[in-house]
Amino acid sequence: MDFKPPFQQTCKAILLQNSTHEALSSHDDDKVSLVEECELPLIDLSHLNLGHFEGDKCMNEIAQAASQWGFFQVVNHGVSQEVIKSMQNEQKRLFHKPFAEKVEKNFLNYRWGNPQATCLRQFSWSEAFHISLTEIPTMNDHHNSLRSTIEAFVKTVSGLAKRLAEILAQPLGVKPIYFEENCPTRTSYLRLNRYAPCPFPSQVFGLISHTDTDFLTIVHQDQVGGLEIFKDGRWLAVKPNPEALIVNIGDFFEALSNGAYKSIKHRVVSTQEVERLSVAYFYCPSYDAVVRNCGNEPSTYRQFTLREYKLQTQIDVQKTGEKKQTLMKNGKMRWRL
Ligand SMILES: C=C1C[C@]23C[C@@]1(O)CC[C@H]2[C@@]12CC[C@H](O)[C@@](C)(C(=O)O1)[C@H]2[C@@H]3C(=O)O
Ligand SMILES: O=C(O)CCC(=O)C(=O)O
Ligand SMILES: [Fe+2]
Repeated sequence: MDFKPPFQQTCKAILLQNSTHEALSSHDDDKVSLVEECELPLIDLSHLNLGHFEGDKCMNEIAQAASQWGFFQVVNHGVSQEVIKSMQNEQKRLFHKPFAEKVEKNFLNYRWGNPQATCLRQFSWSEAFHISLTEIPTMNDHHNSLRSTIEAFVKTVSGLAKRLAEILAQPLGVKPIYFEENCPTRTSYLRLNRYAPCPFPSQVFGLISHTDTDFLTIVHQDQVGGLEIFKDGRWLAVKPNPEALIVNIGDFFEALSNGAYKSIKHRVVSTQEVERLSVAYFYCPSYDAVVRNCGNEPSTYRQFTLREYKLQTQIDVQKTGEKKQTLMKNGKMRWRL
């Protein structure tokens, strides 16, 4: 039984529907072109434990990277290579289940492509399990090894997310207890991504350009590469480092910091030859926690809750095929004032 989603048939159907529009499209995010490679700022987290001087220096580096890049990579993060390897094995096992089974059981919130895509630039040649952490304890005994791998990964990564969020919040004057109060572990998400080899990688993305709906995201990407970030008006390819975890600022930290930290657009390009695996941990508040800037300067962001934000995002994706980080530009609920 085939495990592959019908990516190719879906792309053909989309192309047949609107060939003229596609040919004329000149949007910035449409173009898959050769881009320069960059190394993300590298932060050695072991320095946090080397006493005041080294610790403060390390915290400053983290805040600097969040302001200037919105992305950085960390080593000595506490997730062992063994846990990463077993996560990759579990991902392969899960994704290689028959497609019909993945869809019908809607096991662990399975998603593929983008049902709302009306043109190729809105289509993502990838599949994912978008797992709410509330689901983990309810997983049945069939999935014992998957469950224990997820638990091991989440245990370390959730502590890391909280620690990084607290470090980033310190210079903003956010009260130290904010994340303890508003982000219990169960409100975060784990997304297991698989990017299948794509026969026409120059025409369709693995994951279309987006920003993340959370405070921050912690990603492990394998050695294949393909993640690109939009920095200073151009796309840059992130050099893979399988030893490191990638951290990026999400929309909520941008709002909380009144724009000091940047939630920047990123995307994944497809490859023709091999599959690519990644795992992303989305550090989210509970649904009704209020996200607002807490500093003294006048805020350029409106306060909102995750519930409002998700609702608006869903409406945007349904209407336009894409997440508009821009509830802000012209929507009713602009979060950037
Ligand atoms: C089609 C889409 C689903 C998505 C929003 C998007 O327009 C493009 C990226 C997707 C993504 C990836 C990161 C997060 O998992 C997510 C919640 C987000 O903010 O952007 C998802 C969106 C989703 O799955 O709804
Ligand atoms: O696969 C990656 O490297 C990034 C995935 C991503 O951006 C996401 O899941 O939000
Ligand atoms: Fe993302």
